[in-house]
Amino acid sequence: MEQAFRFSLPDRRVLRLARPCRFFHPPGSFLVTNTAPITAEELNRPGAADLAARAQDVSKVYGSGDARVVALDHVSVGIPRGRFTAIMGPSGSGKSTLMHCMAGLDSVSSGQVLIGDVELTRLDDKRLTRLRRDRIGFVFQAFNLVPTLTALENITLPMDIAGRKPDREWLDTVIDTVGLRDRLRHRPSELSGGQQQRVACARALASRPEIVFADEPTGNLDSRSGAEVLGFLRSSVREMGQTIVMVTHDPAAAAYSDLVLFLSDGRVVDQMGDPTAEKVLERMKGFDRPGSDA
Ligand SMILES: Nc1ncnc2c1ncn2[C@@H]1O[C@H](COP(=O)(O)OP(=O)(O)OP(=O)(O)O)[C@@H](O)[C@H]1O
Repeated sequence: MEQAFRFSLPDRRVLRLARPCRFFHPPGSFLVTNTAPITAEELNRPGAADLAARAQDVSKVYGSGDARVVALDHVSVGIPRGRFTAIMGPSGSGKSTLMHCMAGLDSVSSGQVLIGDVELTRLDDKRLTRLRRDRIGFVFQAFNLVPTLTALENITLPMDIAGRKPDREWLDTVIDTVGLRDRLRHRPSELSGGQQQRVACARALASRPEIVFADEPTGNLDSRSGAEVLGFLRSSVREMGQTIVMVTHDPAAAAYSDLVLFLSDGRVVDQMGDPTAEKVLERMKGFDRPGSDA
């Protein structure tokens, strides 16, 4: 087992991790969509190729008998490529479950999940791990940086572990976009929370993943640092064409997105393009009243 958590870095140092790398096997949240909840038929049409990820008629049921919980109830949703999508909804509405299923971190009870054209629900564990490593980026509420490595080493770690050389030009673009050029030799303890999260964002983007799942990325940050990180995520979408899905409880954070997907009781109940914090807050108030989902 121990062998699995030891990695040789390019300079021959050996990194030992107490646990598996969480940025490959993360718990988190998000996803998203076009303008209205997408039907399984629409998801299958030829033009659906501009979707970075899709859930088709996905249900997820936990437990059985009296303990049975339907966390996702026949969800069909597409995540448009090159857009910033936020997922919101009341506690227990299924946001994390949807993200875990979309990112291949949890199995579905029925239905299909695709990243690009690859159906995750058909892959064995080994292929699924490789797909997550090579095609998906993750950002978590806890930054999950390796404390003994510098900012730059943290950013390139997933590629070092995968034995891939970073694309120098792209790496420079990412580093400049997150504004970390003069902090690359610092260790995480020498960086502010906002800077650490920007390192984590750069790590997620450095390998040019098809999609980034961000799980409450500003949950541990003060509002100013949170705004920096959200501004960076948004510019990575606008300027670099990245696809990002973010789960958040914060209407101000959702306002940075292009599109908000609302979940309630395991179903997609609404969506909002060009969101503002006020409009999102107003929509969320509707969920406080029983029976006011739709
Ligand atoms: N492992 C599990 N076993 C049993 N029930 C679960 C499990 N995980 C989630 N659930 C249930 O599934 C439903 C959806 O949970 P989920 O965590 O996806 O909601 P959420 O919208 O992310 O909530 P929050 O905003 O509080 O994080 C809830 O009723 C939850 O209790």
